[in-house]
Amino acid sequence: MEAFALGSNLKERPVIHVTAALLIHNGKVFAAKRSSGRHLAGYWEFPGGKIEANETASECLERELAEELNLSTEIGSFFMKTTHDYGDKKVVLHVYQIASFMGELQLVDHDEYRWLSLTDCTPLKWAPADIPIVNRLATIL
Ligand SMILES: Nc1nc2c([nH]c(=O)n2[C@H]2C[C@H](O)[C@@H](COP(=O)(O)OP(=O)(O)OP(=O)(O)O)O2)c(=O)[nH]1
Repeated sequence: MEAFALGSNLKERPVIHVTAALLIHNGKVFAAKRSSGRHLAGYWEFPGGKIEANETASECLERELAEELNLSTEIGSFFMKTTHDYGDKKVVLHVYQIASFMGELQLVDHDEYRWLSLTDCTPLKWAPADIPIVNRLATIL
């Protein structure tokens, strides 16, 4: 009976590996608001997306920034990794700085975007996995 109760709590939850980009321009970092109908709708995040099979994190970011923002990018250095358990899934965020970017920015997937100074970041409703990233932005902004 005890064993059954323990076993029934061991739910299989997917672990999703996701990339996120720190695009910085004039001392401000780019963030976007997730659109309605998606997981974490209305929360602010750094652009990126799920790493597909046979894709490196850098390849994923390059692809996602082209798809989501219409930007050509050169991926820079690794910044940090954060993990958050959303209950139904666990997200591992691989965060990179963007060395350079070009193109005319277009929002494809998000409701809104902003270029944020450190103080602009504080009041926003961030995706929970992003909070450790925001807390470490002072090292690069
Ligand atoms: N892209 C991105 N996703 C994040 C961040 N923080 C965070 O918790 N997530 C979560 C939200 C989603 O559950 C998951 C990424 O999903 P996504 O919907 O952006 O990825 P995707 O574009 O590849 O997915 P899809 O909608 O095409 O299926 O990671 C973040 O800063 N950036």
